[in-house]
Amino acid sequence: MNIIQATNYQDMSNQTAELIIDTVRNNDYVTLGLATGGTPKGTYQQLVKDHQLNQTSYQHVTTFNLDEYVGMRPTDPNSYRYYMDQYFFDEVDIPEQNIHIPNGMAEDLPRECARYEKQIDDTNGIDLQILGIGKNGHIGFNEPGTAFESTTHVVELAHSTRKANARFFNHLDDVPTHAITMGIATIMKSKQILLLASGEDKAEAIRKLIHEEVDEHMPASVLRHHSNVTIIADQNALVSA
Ligand SMILES: N[C@@H]1[C@@H](O)[C@H](O)[C@@H](COP(=O)(O)O)O[C@@H]1O
Repeated sequence: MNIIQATNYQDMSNQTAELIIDTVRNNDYVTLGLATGGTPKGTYQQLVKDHQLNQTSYQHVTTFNLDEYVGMRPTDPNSYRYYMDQYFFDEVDIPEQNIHIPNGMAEDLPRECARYEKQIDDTNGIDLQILGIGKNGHIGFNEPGTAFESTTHVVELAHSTRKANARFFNHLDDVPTHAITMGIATIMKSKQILLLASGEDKAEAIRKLIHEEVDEHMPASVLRHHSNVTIIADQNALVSA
């Protein structure tokens, strides 16, 4: 695993955006795997800035998001689709038909999961996957204990994850209990992975990811079995590493 130490959140965001822009500019077709949450917001801001300043185009880019809440309409401000529109898709020239996010409103959820997984495979897989990390080591919404062989599936969110994400909602009770997420095996199929972490809150998860053994109780630890992973973390997230 490569580790890039950034000085702070802004530096982490700038360095991540530069790597994404390089990939987007230097390939005829690119499939990006995208993450939500607080961590990648600054990266999207940099991508948008670069699009406005340097006209980097996303016409040839296809995207697959990691996850979406179950039962949440895309127009709900707390949905991940809304987040992505707000921070990225509405601000660049990506064609609507190139955007993919699991449909949390699907009537048949297992079927939606299978459809999503197949769509990723049919697009020839993800070239560059962006990941955040939960305090408990979750990636996407793959909570501790998720099988490493898992593909896109429905998960029940850990109480700690709902609590952490409650900051985006009015009340903890409003945070959905379930989500659709790419599985660990789905994430591992990506050709390249960038995992971002900022702040002391993530330091323990980053320490375990780097130093402890690969174990399903620490979902992110699976990344040590991937041949092209870069951790881009700021100093605070690396204090224990
Ligand atoms: N499903 C998301 C993850 O994809 C994200 O990486 C994680 C960390 O979020 P944050 O970046 O806000 O700390 O939380 C959420 O649960």
